[in-house]
Amino acid sequence: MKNQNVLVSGISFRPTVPLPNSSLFSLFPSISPALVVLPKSLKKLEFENKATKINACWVDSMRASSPTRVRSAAASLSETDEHSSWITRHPSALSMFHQIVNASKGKQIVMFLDYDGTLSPIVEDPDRAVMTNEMREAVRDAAQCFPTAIVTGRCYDKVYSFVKLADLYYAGSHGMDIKGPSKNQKYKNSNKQSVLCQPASEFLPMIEEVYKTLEEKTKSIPGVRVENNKFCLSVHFRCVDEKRWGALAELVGSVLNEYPKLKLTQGRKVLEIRPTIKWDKGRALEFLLEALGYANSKDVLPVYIGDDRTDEDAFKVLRDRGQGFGILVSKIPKETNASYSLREPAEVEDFLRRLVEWKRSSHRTRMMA
Ligand SMILES: O=P(O)(O)OC[C@H]1O[C@H](O[C@H]2O[C@H](CO)[C@@H](O)[C@H](O)[C@H]2O)[C@H](O)[C@@H](O)[C@@H]1O
Repeated sequence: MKNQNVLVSGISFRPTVPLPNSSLFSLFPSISPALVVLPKSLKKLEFENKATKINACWVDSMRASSPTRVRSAAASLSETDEHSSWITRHPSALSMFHQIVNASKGKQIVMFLDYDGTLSPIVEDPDRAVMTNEMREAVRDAAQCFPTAIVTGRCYDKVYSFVKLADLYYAGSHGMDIKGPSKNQKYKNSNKQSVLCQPASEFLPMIEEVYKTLEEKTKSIPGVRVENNKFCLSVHFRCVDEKRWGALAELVGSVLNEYPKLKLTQGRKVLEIRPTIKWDKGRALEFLLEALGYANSKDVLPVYIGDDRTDEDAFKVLRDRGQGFGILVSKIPKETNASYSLREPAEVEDFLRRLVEWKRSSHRTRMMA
């Protein structure tokens, strides 16, 4: 691949590194190599090489909420005091709306939205976590005003089937499958978007193998659901009797012992199995900012809204860059790198609607001046 600029979804990229292997093209013969571009940050892509050890701590961690619930050191602090102290540190993004939009003056807002627990409420059956038409409308309107990306642990196909909006960017499989709007008229309004980055493509056969093994082995534990998210897997224990969580953690650990290139992380009542590459939602956010031309720009205000431990990687990137805001969706105090909070998806919808109204009215004011 030559080091020349290529145009993908209206964005100009300069490929900086050759692709790590050609398997991507054998797996996706329809993808032109010119459309698959790796970010500068991929040059540094490394393996963590961490063996997954399952022990009693995992079960404690499975009991904790995600991200971890804040427990006050001062035993005397009541839950109400604890909550108000947390809200002082992470105020509602709705009550701080004016401060947020003031901070965006002269800057391009870029929206990053997690899916489960952020755009759709948490439900027992992962296949039923649909989003309301009202939320879809709010996201569609936001995407008309600002570049908008969905960043999720779900696989691309699944999340697209829920969101159904072609003009967005999607970072599925915890950011390991990034796609953007297709320029090809034929594919407009379809899920045939352009592939922008797939840093874990070589893991596809391994993930498929582990999926089959886990499906078979977990049959003995009622309520377990193994979800294939293409570049990663989710082992759901929301419907498993708590007494069997230890056995499940052990079983998953024993399978993963055979795969040192995979690691285990945790979300909301779910064990997540992922390649050990240093890639997460934070790296996906950086990739998308770079792809949109804002890698070193001071004129951008990224806003990331998410509810889960895996979203913390993105909140931390924003905090470290000193740029933009993370907004945690949670009703209870949790340890977080986010600056602000929202209580539930309904508040996320309100926040998006207010942003759109503000953007449209400031546009009208400019036109009239
Ligand atoms: O990154 P996200 O968009 O938040 O996706 C994370 C995981 O979300 C889904 O699981 C969660 O939501 C389910 C439906 O509400 C719920 O049943 C489950 O307990 C939650 O963990 C999804 O099913 C997973 O694949 C994602 O990794």
